Amino acid sequence: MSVRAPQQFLCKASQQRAFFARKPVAVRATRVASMAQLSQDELKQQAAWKAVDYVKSGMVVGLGTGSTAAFAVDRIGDLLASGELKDIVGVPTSVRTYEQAKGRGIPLATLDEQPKLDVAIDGADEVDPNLDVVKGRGGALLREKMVEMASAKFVCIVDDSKLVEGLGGSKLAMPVEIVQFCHLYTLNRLQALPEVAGCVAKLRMEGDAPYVTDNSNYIVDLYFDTPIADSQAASKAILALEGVVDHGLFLDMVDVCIIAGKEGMEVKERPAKK
Ligand SMILES: O=C[C@H](O)[C@H](O)[C@H](O)COP(=O)(O)O
Repeated sequence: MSVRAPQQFLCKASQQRAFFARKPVAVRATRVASMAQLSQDELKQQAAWKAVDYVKSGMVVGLGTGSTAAFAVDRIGDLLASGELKDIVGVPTSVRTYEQAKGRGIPLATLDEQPKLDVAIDGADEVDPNLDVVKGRGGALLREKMVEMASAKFVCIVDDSKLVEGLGGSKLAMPVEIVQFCHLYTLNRLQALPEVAGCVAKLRMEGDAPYVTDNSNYIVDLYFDTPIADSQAASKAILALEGVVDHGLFLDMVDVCIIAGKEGMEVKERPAKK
């Protein structure tokens, strides 16, 4: 996908500046001096609250999963309760988010009932300079991908610890959701794929038993020493394995990424698809 030249650079955070300078994607930035004092959780909250500005009364909204998205769900609940937002329908991306949103009084629907969403707000585990992201360390990747693909706009919210030069670069897990049937067979085939050469595949565990997703599947986490060389090729190769349901590479999906760091907040936008 072609990307537009940077329009404004106002934030001085060196890590963020280096990140944005490498790839030509439109950036709006605000320097908020007081953010220097904020904890990581408070930075997540700042990003989440900013994302909720994209939510207008009457919208159908995808509700993400994870510690960052949870701040957005709470905020939407608060704005509904105060009457600042009206007639919102939320589509949750996990059982956890369903429970949280229900508890906050947000009217909910499924994709069966609301197949077209106006906006989805969700966190990410890694964000690269092209706004491609890794998601699913919380195990919700399949429902997240379904809901976010159905949304006219996907707003991704992170603190700046999630920025990487290339996907897989954090050395933390890149999750793949697989069926339970012969899961070791699928795990071994994943690890042997040339497109993810060198990765180590591990079945995600919860105590002594395999972790089970909301969809009754297992997760295999892929660990990389160096970033994935070609994430599009990796995506295709992983999806081609019969036992694979989906993976945590969310490529060409994020429309807006809100990044909160101690030296400010940045809003990075992917130009609209033609
Ligand atoms: O399955 C989990 C989701 O993809 C989360 O959005 C992702 O793991 C980020 O979570 P957090 O905001 O807690 O870092």
